[in-house]
Amino acid sequence: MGAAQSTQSVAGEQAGAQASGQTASLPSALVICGPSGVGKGTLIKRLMESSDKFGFSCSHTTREARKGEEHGKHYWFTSVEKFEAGINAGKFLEHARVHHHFYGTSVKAVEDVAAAGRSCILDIDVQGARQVRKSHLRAVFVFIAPPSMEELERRLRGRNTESTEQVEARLANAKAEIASIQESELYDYILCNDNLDFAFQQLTNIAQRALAGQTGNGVGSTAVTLAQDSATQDRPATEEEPLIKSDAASVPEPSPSDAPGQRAPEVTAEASVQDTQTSAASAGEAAHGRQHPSMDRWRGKVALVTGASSGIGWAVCEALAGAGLRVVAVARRRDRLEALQQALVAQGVPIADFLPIVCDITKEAEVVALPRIIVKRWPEAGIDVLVNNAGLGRDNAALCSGSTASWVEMVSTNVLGLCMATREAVQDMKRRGEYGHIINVSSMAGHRIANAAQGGAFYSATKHAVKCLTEGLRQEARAGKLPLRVTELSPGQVN
Ligand SMILES: Nc1nc2c(ncn2[C@@H]2O[C@H](COP(=O)(O)OP(=O)(O)O)[C@@H](O)[C@H]2O)c(=O)[nH]1
Ligand SMILES: Nc1ncnc2c1ncn2[C@@H]1O[C@H](COP(=O)(O)OP(=O)(O)O)[C@@H](O)[C@H]1O
Repeated sequence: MGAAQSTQSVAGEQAGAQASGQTASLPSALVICGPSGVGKGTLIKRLMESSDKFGFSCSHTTREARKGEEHGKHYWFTSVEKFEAGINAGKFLEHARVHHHFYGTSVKAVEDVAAAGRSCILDIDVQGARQVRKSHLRAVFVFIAPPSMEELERRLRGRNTESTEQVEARLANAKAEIASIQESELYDYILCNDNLDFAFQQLTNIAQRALAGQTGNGVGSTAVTLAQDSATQDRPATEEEPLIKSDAASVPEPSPSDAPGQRAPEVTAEASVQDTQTSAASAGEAAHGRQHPSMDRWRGKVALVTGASSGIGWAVCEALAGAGLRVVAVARRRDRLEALQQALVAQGVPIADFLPIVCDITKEAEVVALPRIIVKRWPEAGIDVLVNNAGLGRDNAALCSGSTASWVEMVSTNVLGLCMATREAVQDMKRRGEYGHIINVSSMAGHRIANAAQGGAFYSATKHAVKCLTEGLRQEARAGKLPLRVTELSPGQVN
């Protein structure tokens, strides 16, 4: 097995080199992955029918042909012995055992498509995708995700091509396959095949990009889950740790409730919402299982939430995802984002509708990268809703004796981070010609000076700034005739 595997990887490299030698001047190949029954074949068929620029890489398999499948068109059906001989002869670019059978892409299959001047489409499993990623074949990798496991099962059973045991095996494998979207740098895009027409439109756009020679939307390979752009990848590992000082280490992600010494009984009933409408309030209701009908028009829209790893930010993510929005959760701590993802999936949120991004909103390059990462996941989309929630309070901030570092940290996060995120979101909306909603999470401390005697004035000042910035944004938008909705939320203390 070990020998076979090393042969396989060497063969893969060689095959990739050969293939890339021939395809160097050709558009990128398109690698389509996803669990059995998700609709890969259906989407690929439509893509091939819509354009003659693609050619299907006909794989070898040791499984039985299904009714209607043609040898040499859908698969090269072969025996285990012949397949193993092919592996040993280095004939495969990649191969894997899937659902108890061998599947593999031969070098020749890829060469044949290239020789016809076409861009190659590979319908392969996750193991194969990993191998191709390591090969020299230039490719765009797309994972097709199901809207839910229930729907996947419905499609698999509805297709009526497998026995009950085969369906069970495919469903069991599906979980691990879906988990592979966590792998950094494996996929360039994740599509949710919920509505077939919409998924096809998205795939077509991606395919056009691939034909134009772009991989991964032109920004290189990034992880799709816990995505990072090059700017964040360059950051030293230590900076991925929370910047919260040890005195606040038990406090999770910065949030409005982090205000120093803010122990006054500011209950949420005190919270004020300054807005012409109450979308965010409705979202809050959804978090408690009461989905408000007025949220329907936001379904499918993209909401970016900063400070998403705890408290209000976490709850807002749950609420918005529960209401059918696609949620981009931004925070510094990877483990908390992973926990949020798990919580959302457990609540039935399609994994493809959630994009966690490790990002420090005080770092301009990371904030500027956010729209690029989002469009990579959802090519048609952009930021429709921005919830500027990240904010922190620091002890040691008294005006007579406090530390400059505390003040800088508060201004950087509560004010500058909010401004940079707002600017990038508005520019992204402008680019698409579609304006949405900016929601700034301020605090009751933005309406009065909270706990000044305990050094709370500076924090209050930053929240007063948020109030001022919210109104300023509203006036700027009105002057520029931008149909942008601007909201300020002022929660009291939350736990
Ligand atoms: N690694 C690899 N996987 C393949 C290849 N051809 C097909 N597969 C994958 O094998 C799995 C089973 O394919 P198939 O038997 O056609 O069943 P279906 O996906 O349920 O229609 C799917 O995940 C395919 O993407 C190949 O050449 N290499
Ligand atoms: N968006 C969709 N909504 C409903 N059914 C779908 C959708 N996409 C595909 N299907 C159906 O699901 C079944 C599985 O699709 P198929 O293309 O065979 O999946 P795969 O190639 O990924 O195994 C087929 O019966 C197909 O018609």
